[in-house]
Amino acid sequence: MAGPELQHHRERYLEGVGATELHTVDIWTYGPASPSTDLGKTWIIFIHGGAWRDPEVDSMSFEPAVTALSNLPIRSSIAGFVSINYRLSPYPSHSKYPSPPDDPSRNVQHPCHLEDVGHALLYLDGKYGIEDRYMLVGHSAGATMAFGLYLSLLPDRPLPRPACVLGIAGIYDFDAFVEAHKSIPVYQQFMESAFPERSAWHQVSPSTGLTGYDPLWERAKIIVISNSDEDQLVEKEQDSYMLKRVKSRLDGHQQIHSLAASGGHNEIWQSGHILAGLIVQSMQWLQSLSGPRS
Ligand SMILES: N[C@@H](CC(=O)c1ccccc1NC=O)C(=O)O
Repeated sequence: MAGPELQHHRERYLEGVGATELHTVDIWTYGPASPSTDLGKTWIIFIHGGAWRDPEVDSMSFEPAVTALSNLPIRSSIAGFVSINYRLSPYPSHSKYPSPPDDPSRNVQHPCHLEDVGHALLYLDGKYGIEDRYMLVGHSAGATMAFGLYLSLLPDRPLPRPACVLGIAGIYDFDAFVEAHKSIPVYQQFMESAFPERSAWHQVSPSTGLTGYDPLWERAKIIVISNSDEDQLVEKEQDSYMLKRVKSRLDGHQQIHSLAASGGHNEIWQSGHILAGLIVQSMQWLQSLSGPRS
């Protein structure tokens, strides 16, 4: 595909006391980006998975999809790509990189992951003006976060509203998730590592909780919930829970889509083209809503 080369760099979205090496965003653009040069284009913003704790799944898990998208015609509608790092929960049993107890970037619990993503969105809005023109994409635990963010999460100012939210292989009902996999203790372990207060699971699960909040997805014009029949790690019932919730809250200005993905749980992002395909389809829904530009 002809056109300017994609450029990649990393920025810190938090500085000073409390900032860690995981308070970063990876950004891919075609030349310098600014709110004035990319008007009318959409930012694609990715939240990675990894069960809130896996050090080997990070912002760069979006790179294969970014490469795939940059070779497709849709690239002319995209302002840039962002992938957000956030602090992780403890993982002392990891075979290669166990979390040291004194590492501030690997010893947090809910709501720190979500707050980090919120800070990243505020930072990006301040620098690039993403409000109402970004697609928030999350995979697995990242999809949980995409559907768990709400406008007043941070005291600073409201989080920017997305144009579209795309959740892939998300965990939306924590109790049902752990129950469905109760023969595999690791599910309970990683859920409790990130959300130690089990009595609060109902309240913090995106499909059952957050009542009285103003979730970001309720402000999106297009809401897409996606899973793959070949996913061996997250059961597809999770999608039905979230779909049911979304349908119960829709107003006339929103569209909800259930989108089939292919491939295994991690193959979706590892392959690049599967995740890219889901983003292209979601972009098409978004574009058909706004109609042809004059
Ligand atoms: N690689 C992760 C596991 C993981 O990511 C995962 C496992 C089962 C169901 C969902 C998962 N990830 C969701 O973000 C770990 O080692 O804990």
